[in-house]
Amino acid sequence: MKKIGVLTSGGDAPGMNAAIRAVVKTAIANGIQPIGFIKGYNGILEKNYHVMDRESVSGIIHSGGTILKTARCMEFYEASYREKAFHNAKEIGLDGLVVIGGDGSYRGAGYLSELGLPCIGVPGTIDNDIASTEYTIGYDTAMNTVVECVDKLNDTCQSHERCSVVEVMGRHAGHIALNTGIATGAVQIITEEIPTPIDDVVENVKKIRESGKDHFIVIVSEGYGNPVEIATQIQEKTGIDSRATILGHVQRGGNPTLKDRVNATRMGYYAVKLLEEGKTNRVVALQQGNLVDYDIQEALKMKKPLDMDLYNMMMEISF
Ligand SMILES: Nc1ncnc2c1ncn2[C@@H]1O[C@H](COP(=O)(O)OP(=O)(O)OP(=O)(O)O)[C@@H](O)[C@H]1O
Ligand SMILES: O=P(O)(O)OC[C@H]1O[C@](O)(CO)[C@@H](O)[C@@H]1O
Ligand SMILES: [Mg+2]
Repeated sequence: MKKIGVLTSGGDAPGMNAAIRAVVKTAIANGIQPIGFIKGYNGILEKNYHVMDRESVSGIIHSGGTILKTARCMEFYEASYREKAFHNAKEIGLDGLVVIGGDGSYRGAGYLSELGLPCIGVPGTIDNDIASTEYTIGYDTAMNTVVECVDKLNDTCQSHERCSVVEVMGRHAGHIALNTGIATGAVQIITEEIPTPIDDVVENVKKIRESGKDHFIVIVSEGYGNPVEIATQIQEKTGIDSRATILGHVQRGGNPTLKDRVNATRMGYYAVKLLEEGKTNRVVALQQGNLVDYDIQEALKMKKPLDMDLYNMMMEISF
C-alpha cells in the first residue's frame, strides 16, 4: 500500500474534517502517501486532487464543513463514468480509497470496489440513516444545533403562549426528530415512520392544554409534510397561536462536538487500517461502542427502524 485517496461525498457533515485528518495522519504514520480528491467523485473523474501532508490537515479538527469540498456527482450513476474514475485512479497510482459519506456514497464505493479499486466507506451524514452503524459523523453536532435553536423558540413560545412547529432534517429518517423532540420537551414528533394524522396531533395538543400547559413544541421531520400547513391546522383547530420554523441547512454547519470529533477520528483511523490489511468493499460501523466493518452490499441491505421505545416514552410524558 503506497498511495491512498480520501474524498467526502453527499451532504457535508460536521466532523468530516476530523475524519479526513485521521485518514491523512494514519496514512502518513504508516508510510502511505495520502491524496485528497476535491468535490466527491468529481475529483476522481476530473483528476482534481491535492497531495496531502501533515500541514494540509493542521488546524481543521474543530471546523465544520469539509476542506475537500463535497458534491452529489450525477455522472457516477452511469457505469461508463465509474469506469473512467477507476482508470483515472489506476493512472494516479491509487492503491485504495476512503469514501466519507452517506448510503449513496457507499453505493459508488461498492461499484469502484467491484471494478478493482479497494474502497472503504466511513459513515458521514447528519441523518444517522445508515443502518449498519449506530452512529454517523455529524449526527451529534446537528442535533445539538437543533436543540440550541428549539430552546430559543421555546422561550418565545412561553412568552406568547404559542405552538411552534419546527421542521428538522433527516431525509426519510426520523432519528434527528425523535431525539431532539425528547431533548427539547416537545409535545409531539411527526416523522415518515410515524406519520401521525394532523387530527391526532390536534387532539393531542388539546389534551395537553387541558392538563395546564400553555406552550407547545411540535417537531416535524422533513419529508412528512409542510410545517406551515401543520401550524395553520393547529391554530385553526385549537385556537392556539402557532408559528412554523424550518431550520434547514443551519443543521449541517458548525464546529463538531467532542463525540463527532472522537468518532470521526476513530473511524478514519480504522478505515486506513482496513486498507492496510488488504480489505476492500467494506464500511466502518459503530456497534455498542466498538468499531466493526461490514461488506458494503450487506450494509446497504440492513434496516434501521426508529426506536419505538424512545418514541413511546416521549409520548407518555409529553403533557
Ligand atoms: N446508486 C449509485 N450508484 C453510483 N453512485 C452513487 C449511487 N448513489 C449515490 N452515488 C454517488 O454518491 C453521491 C452521494 O449520494 P447521495 O446524494 O445519496 O448522498 P449520501 O452519500 O447518501 O449522503 P447524504 O444523504 O448525507 O447527503 C452521489 O451524488 C453519487 O455521486
Ligand atoms: O444539501 P441539499 O442537497 O439541499 O440536501 C439536503 C439533504 O441532505 C441532508 O442534509 C443530509 O443527507 C438531508 O437531511 C437533507 O434532506
Ligand atoms: Mg443518504
